[in-house]
Formats: sequence, structure tokens, C-alpha cells
Amino acid sequence: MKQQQEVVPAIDRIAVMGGGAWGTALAVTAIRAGRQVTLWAREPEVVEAIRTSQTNPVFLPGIELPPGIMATTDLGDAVREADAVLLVVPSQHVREACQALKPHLSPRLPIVICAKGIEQDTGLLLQSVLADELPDHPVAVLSGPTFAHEVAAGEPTAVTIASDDVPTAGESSLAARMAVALGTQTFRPYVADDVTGVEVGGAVKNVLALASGMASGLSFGANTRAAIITRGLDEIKRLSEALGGRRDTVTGLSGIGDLTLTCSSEQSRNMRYGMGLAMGRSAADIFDGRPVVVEGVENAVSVTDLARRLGVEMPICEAVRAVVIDGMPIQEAVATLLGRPFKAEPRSIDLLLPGPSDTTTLIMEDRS
Ligand SMILES: NC(=O)c1ccc[n+]([C@@H]2O[C@H](COP(=O)([O-])OP(=O)(O)OC[C@H]3O[C@@H](n4cnc5c(N)ncnc54)[C@H](O)[C@@H]3O)[C@@H](O)[C@H]2O)c1
Ligand SMILES: O=P(O)(O)OC[C@H](O)CO
Repeated sequence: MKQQQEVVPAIDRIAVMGGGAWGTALAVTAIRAGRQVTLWAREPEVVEAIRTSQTNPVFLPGIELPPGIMATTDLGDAVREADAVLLVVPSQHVREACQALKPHLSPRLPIVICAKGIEQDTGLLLQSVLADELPDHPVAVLSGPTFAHEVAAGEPTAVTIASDDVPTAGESSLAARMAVALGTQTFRPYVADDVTGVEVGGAVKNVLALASGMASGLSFGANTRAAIITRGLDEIKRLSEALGGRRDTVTGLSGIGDLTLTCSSEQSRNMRYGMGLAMGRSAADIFDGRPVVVEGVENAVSVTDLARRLGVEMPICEAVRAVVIDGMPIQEAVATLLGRPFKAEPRSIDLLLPGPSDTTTLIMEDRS
């Protein structure tokens, strides 16, 4: 009888750079998919806890990690044998992380960006940060609606993995190979090639989740949330298209999928932060003094700077920036947003709308 051979994907050994909530959840996912996993964390106590008690109480409390995750604070050790690196540090630290990785990488080792954001100082998407710092390495982006706790708990989740390399005869794209390496019965990757569209969705939804949180904190209900999600999606679409992203990517997991998730659940740190601000809580108080990544704050600047430069209108993101960066009272930001002239939907249709002098000024009811 012919013996069945186990098919080992070309990407078998995975290094995860970042021992936060998402890095740990992805390490768990890769182990479940049968990969060998080494996780690098900055914090020795995270490495110690993973090694000794198979937990990460600092960033992923309440989750028992499966056996097999090797953890280290030595980056060289983490990536030496790897077939691919998952880069899971906050977006504003991706450049620094690439610089730290560079001396340890073997030639053309694939890197998967798992952070969501746009670099503030440069306005660059993270794929461009990698092109600057690690130009010879193939890059993919993993994004979509994924709360780390739910992924680590094994709840069914779907993600997008995108890469724009052209598959050669006999070899699939990097995104497809990563999908095979990470996919399980409960973690289902969809493969894409619009890296820009996928990245823009992930970055902008962080800012829009702050808006949704603020609306909740003001006790606005489902109508307001639906308006933020729908009009926010239009902002994602406009920025994405201006950067060369594909129109239909916004309807996928990295667009409407992640936007809906993050704008609808208090599991989102961005949403919780926006809620807290609207309820008059201080930034330090919202997360009980813990250092928590709220990508939407820095991305409110990077997204709107980029949009202004490209001439793309993003009124909700601008309103969020006015609040979290310029200190505008939230009620005033809401009134400004709602006081704009009425618009057509979709924008491409030519409707005869009243001119600015006919526009009714909307008075916000004071709910403070
Ligand atoms: N938590 C989630 O549910 C989730 C899901 C999808 C994507 N993401 C994205 O993943 C990224 C990381 O988020 P997280 O949830 O893991 O954050 P986290 O707060 O749980 O952990 C952040 C991690 O980054 C590390 N870090 C911070 N600054 C660093 C630096 N300069 N160099 C190296 N490491 C550094 C910290 O030590 C920590 O391990 C963010 O871009 C986030 O948007 C998070
Ligand atoms: O907690 P947030 O707001 O950073 O969102 C986490 C993930 O990006 C959701 O997909």
C-alpha cells in the first residue's frame, strides 16, 4: 500500500516579532496550523511567562497558550531558522523594528506586515516603510476583523492576506503561501493582491473606531453608528483609490469587515478610547494607566495629513483629529461635521443640491 506523505508547506518555520496581544494570538494560530513558531518579545517577563506557564498575562490575559511556542528576547535567535517573519509591532515602530531585524535576516526572507497604520512622519504605508528599510524582502500584509482574544480562543475568524508579487510557474504568490501556512478550520485567510487597498482599510478604520466610540460615549445609538460606518467606508474608498487601491477591496474583510467590527465592539481599544474621551475621562484613566496601543490617535494625524496632501476629503477623520490632537470639544466637532452642506450619494451622481446659502444650519442638541 502506498504511504500517504504529509505535505509540509514551503513556509513551515515562522518567527513572530512582537509579543503583544496580536503577536501572541498569531503565534497560537501558527502553532494550530502545524507550524514551528518562535516568538520574539521585548519584555523578558512576557518570554518568561510563555516559557514557564504558557500564558501571556501582560498582553493576552485569560488565554492558555498551546504548547510549542518558543519564546525569546534574542531577535537573532528568533529569525535565524525562519521561513517567514510576522511583523507585529505598533505601526509607528515598524521602521525601527525593520532596522533591528535587518542584520539578522537571510536574503529574501518574506516579511508579513500585521500592524495597521500609516507612518506619521512620512505619510507612508507600511509596505513603503519596508521597501525603504528591507528592499530585498518580499512583503505581504495580513489584515481584517480580528480581535486577538477571539483568535487566540479559536473562534472562527476570516482574514485577508495580500501580496502583489506575480506568481511564477510552479510557485504561488507569497499571500497564497502564507494562507496555506496559517490557515486552519477556525482561521480562514482569503488571498488578495491589492496591498494598498488592504493597508488603507486597516489604518483608517482605527480612526473611524474612535469616532464610533465618541458617538457611543455621547449616548448616540445605532443610527449614528451606521452613519459613521457607511460614510467612513466612503472615506476609506476615496483615500484608497487616490493611492492606487482597487475599488472593490473596501467591500472585503480588510475594509467593511474590519470597520464594522472595530466600530461596533468595546473590545476595540480605539472604540473604548473614543468612548472614554466622550465621557470626560482622561487618557490615562481610560485603560487604568496601562500602556495600551491606540493606533487611531497617531493615525488620525497620518491619515488626514496624507488625505490633505492628496486632496481627498475625509471629514470624519478630520473631526477625530480635531478632537484627539487639537483638543476641540467633541460636541463642537460633531456640530461641525453635521453642519457641512448636504452631499450626494454616491458622489459621482450629479444632483442639484442647494448652494451653501440655502443650507440649513443644524443645531446640535446639548447632551452633555
Ligand atoms: N490586538 C488586536 O486584536 C489586533 C488585531 C489585529 C491587528 N492588530 C495590530 O497589531 C499591532 C500590534 O498591536 P497589539 O494588539 O499586539 O499591541 P499590544 O499593545 O498588545 O502589544 C504591543 C507590542 O509591541 C511591542 N512594541 C512596542 N513598541 C515597540 C518597539 N519600538 N519595538 C518593538 N516592539 C515594540 C510591545 O513590546 C508589545 O509586545 C497594531 O498595529 C494593531 O493595530 C492588533
Ligand atoms: O483594538 P483595536 O481597536 O486596535 O482593534 C483591533 C483589531 O485591529 C481589530 O481588527
